[in-house]
Amino acid sequence: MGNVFTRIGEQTDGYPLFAEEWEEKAKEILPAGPFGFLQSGAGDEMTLGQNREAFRGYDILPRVLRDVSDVELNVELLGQTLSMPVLLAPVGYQGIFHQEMEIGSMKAAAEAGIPFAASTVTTASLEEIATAAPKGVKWFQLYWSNNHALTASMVTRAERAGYQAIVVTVDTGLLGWRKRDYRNGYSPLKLLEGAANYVQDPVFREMVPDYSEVHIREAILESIHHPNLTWDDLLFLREQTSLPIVVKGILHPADAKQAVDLGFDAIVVSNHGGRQLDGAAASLRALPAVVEQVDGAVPVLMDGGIRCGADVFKAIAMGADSVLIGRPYVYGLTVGGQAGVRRVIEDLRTELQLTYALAGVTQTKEINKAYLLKR
Ligand SMILES: Cc1cc2nc3c(=O)[nH]c(=O)nc-3n(C[C@H](O)[C@H](O)[C@H](O)COP(=O)(O)O)c2cc1C
Ligand SMILES: CCCCCCC(=O)C(=O)O
Repeated sequence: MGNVFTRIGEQTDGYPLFAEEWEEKAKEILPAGPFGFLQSGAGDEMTLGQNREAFRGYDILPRVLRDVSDVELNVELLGQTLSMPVLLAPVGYQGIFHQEMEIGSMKAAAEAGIPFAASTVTTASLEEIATAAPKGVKWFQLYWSNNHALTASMVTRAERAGYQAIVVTVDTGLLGWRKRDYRNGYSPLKLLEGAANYVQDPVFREMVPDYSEVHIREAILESIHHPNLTWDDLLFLREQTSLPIVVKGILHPADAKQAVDLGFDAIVVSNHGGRQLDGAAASLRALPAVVEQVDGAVPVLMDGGIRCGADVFKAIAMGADSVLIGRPYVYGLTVGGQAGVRRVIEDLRTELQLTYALAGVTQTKEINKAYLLKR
């Protein structure tokens, strides 16, 4: 707890402190197109709003007079030790937010001892990201390709580059109806900012022999849209790798059951940050039924709307083993590159440490539903 106490009386150095301030600062920096892409949700943004609202539906019910002088945030997840139960979620196209791209985020995560999940549609290639922080814990998020050979090739590359898990995202068969991107006439999917993993892939090269920008873009779009994907296809993925496979984008307990029954290794309860199906349940609200269904068979993670230490605590109390943050760290990247991401992570850590202590717990495994009061 030392570092927490030493900050008393310190003055902020000009970096934002509140999640909203990071967002405002990012808005000042970015053109309307990239900012809208980052901040917005699908449709009328009901799910985006509900992801935050759900946290307001619960209060923490703290316990007192327990010795909390030694708070331990470490958790074990899929064979790795995390310095706290927080991961950086896969967010594509980071080059549109800052020139350090995913490299800045990866390095900040590695310094902090938490995993970075690299998207399929990164600006830096998966190999460049891995080389930037060889000791960091890294997961590779896979966007399914309609071409099985391309999917297999990306997984093999990730394995070779030292990634420790594959995250397959299953809520993006088609892109959500992103009204703000439409209004701005902007989408990075139409640019080459997310093309690195494709253009460096030997299978993709065969698919686009002339290598013109137009054909690269078309091939990526065609490859990434996969409305015909089913659980049977995912079994193909299971055969491709011995790495743990994390299924991201589950809300329904029946799908969670399917993932467990088919031998997948972890689940992320997620609605893609409210960017896909508008009207879908808030992740926090969907979480308990999934946790009940899974019943400890595999770790259950969640993301969507986590903005502060209390949010992390509430998600864990509802049964999450760890949480992921998306937009908050990308606002940090936009404002200050690696240093900005580092600040977002470390402020969250400070807050989380205090939240544990003031709620009367010293370890993540002590947190349960009894620490929450429904409003
Ligand atoms: C700009 C942006 C790009 C994203 N790109 C991806 C992606 O490439 N792959 C993926 O699985 N999820 C992607 N996501 C979803 C995040 O992984 C995560 O589920 C979501 O951001 C969590 O919600 P939060 O932003 O409220 O923390 C993206 C989210 C944002 C905001
Ligand atoms: C068909 C899905 C493409 C998604 C691209 C990036 C992403 O996940 C997001 O914008 O959200």
